[in-house]
Amino acid sequence: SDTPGTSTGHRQRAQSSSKKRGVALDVNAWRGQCRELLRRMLESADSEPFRQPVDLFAYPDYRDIIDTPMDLGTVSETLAVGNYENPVEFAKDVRLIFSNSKAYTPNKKSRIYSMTLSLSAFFETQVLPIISDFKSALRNQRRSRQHLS
Ligand SMILES: O=C(O)c1scc2c1OCCO2
Repeated sequence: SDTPGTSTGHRQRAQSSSKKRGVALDVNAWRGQCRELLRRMLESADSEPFRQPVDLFAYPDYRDIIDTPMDLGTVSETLAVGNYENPVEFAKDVRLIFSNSKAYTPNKKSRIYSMTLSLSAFFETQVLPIISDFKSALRNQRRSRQHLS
């Protein structure tokens, strides 16, 4: 009925974000957060060896050891063109950079290897809340959509 004040079924909930438990649950927030995380990594001196694909002329045996090269420039481009669907896919590619470096390093005292350890430690602390906020926003979105008639 259109009598004011009577309930006429479920109100359409905000699609993009809703306030729940004081946290803005925006299923799209992860992209800007990941861009900012990349920017902070790229400004760190520790990222220098990882900003562009490894130079195969400098390391001719690189592809004998590494099947899938990855670098921060490629990750930035993939993010910018919208080819990551979620922050877990983004984190998978960044982690590949570090696992490649660990697989290739000639020894654990190598300078580049030590840069890998510090940069990946920083990355893991920063990406964890981005992923958990995304997952709770998604749960919230599915909950609110499930109530729609
Ligand atoms: O030269 C080195 O010590 C190392 S350790 C990991 C690497 C690398 O050079 C190529 C990129 O991945």
